[in-house]
Amino acid sequence: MSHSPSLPDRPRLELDPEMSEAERLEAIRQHYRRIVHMNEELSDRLDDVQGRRGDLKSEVDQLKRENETLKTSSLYIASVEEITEDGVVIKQHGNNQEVLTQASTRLEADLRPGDRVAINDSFAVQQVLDDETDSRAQAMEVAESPDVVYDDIGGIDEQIREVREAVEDPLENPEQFETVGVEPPSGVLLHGPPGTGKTMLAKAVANESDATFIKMAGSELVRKFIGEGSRLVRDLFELAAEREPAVIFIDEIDAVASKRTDSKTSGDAEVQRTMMQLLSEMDGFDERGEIRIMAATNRFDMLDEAILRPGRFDRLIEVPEPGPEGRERILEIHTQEMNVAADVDVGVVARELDGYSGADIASLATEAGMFAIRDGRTEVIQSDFERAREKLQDADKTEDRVINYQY
Ligand SMILES: Nc1ncnc2c1ncn2[C@@H]1O[C@H](COP(=O)(O)OP(=O)(O)OP(=O)(O)O)[C@@H](O)[C@H]1O
Repeated sequence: MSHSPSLPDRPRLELDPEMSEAERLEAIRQHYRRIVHMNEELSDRLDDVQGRRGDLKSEVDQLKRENETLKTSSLYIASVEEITEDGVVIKQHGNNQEVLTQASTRLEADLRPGDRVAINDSFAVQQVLDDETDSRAQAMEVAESPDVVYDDIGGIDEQIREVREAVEDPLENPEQFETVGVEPPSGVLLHGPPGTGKTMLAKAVANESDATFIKMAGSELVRKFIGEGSRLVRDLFELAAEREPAVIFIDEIDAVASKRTDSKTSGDAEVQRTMMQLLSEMDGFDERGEIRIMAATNRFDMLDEAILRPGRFDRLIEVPEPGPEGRERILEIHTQEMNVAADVDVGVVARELDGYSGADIASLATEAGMFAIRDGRTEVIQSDFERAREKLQDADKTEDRVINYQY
């Protein structure tokens, strides 16, 4: 905000002892006139400022009201069809109803036909939204062939075997399932603490079965606007159908599939709708051909039973924190490309890493390398790992506790 211009200097009365009586009187008169003049000037300025204050206050009130409406009411999505002298013609998504409505003067100047907007119950335009394709592109990660292979994943061989059986085999040998007369599992749910390799597992299975990997984070499905979450779910399955064979991976599925809460807020209802859409997509899944669906959560206890029924996520695979051997293997994987001194014993390092996840071990290896670089060495030595461990322990102490507690 700009500051008001500085105040004029206060006039000074300068009386010289040499002055005659008449001269003094004249000086005082002049001084009086200057003060009166200044008083008028300041009072004009005060009026101005008060006027501006009034304007700003009504703008603040207006914004507060708009903010309130945005916060309290459900919003719907529509597209701007036309901007006419009588108002804005919009078409509501979902029912394709065309409505002539108004936008606040603040928004109207920015509106263009084709824009996506949020409207309230009475169709008034509340907000201009980002381009739809942008928001979809942001919500999904698509990889034709992700670069993870099973050998990159340590300590969870049994889980790899199960995932291959449930995802890779049905993609590669569908006939085998037909001949034997069994349905492959519909969806595979990986559950376990953060950073244990769940995403890697989904990427590796997509890679090894030459399938497109399509990832969506559950949190992305929890949108502010009615219908947006369900629409993203539809898009996700449509995209998979276009790109099949494909592996859909929904990370943090608990964001849309938590146990029903008692509260009846519109936000909860919207999350429920998104979940229903997901379930209905999964129920109509057989016709979809070569698409496998996987999901991951580290809040298994929170999940709604409905998503675990047969025909939905009916294969559960727990991905636990690695044990001592797993940790050693993971450390080997992450130090493979590093210039590690011949006398470093990875087993000894791994033994000290009780409670470390795969992701923690990956950071430990990087940190150890950083210590070598800081000391101007080209080889990573045993003590670098110890220093890295101390550093990570100090930094993560509180954070770790929170994460572990959640799971
Ligand atoms: N079992 C593992 N073997 C090798 N590296 C691992 C393993 N688990 C985790 N990592 C390392 O940690 C990173 C993160 O792992 P990933 O994203 O697969 O974990 P996640 O279980 O999906 O975690 P989150 O629940 O936080 O999404 C990987 O990129 C990898 O570097």
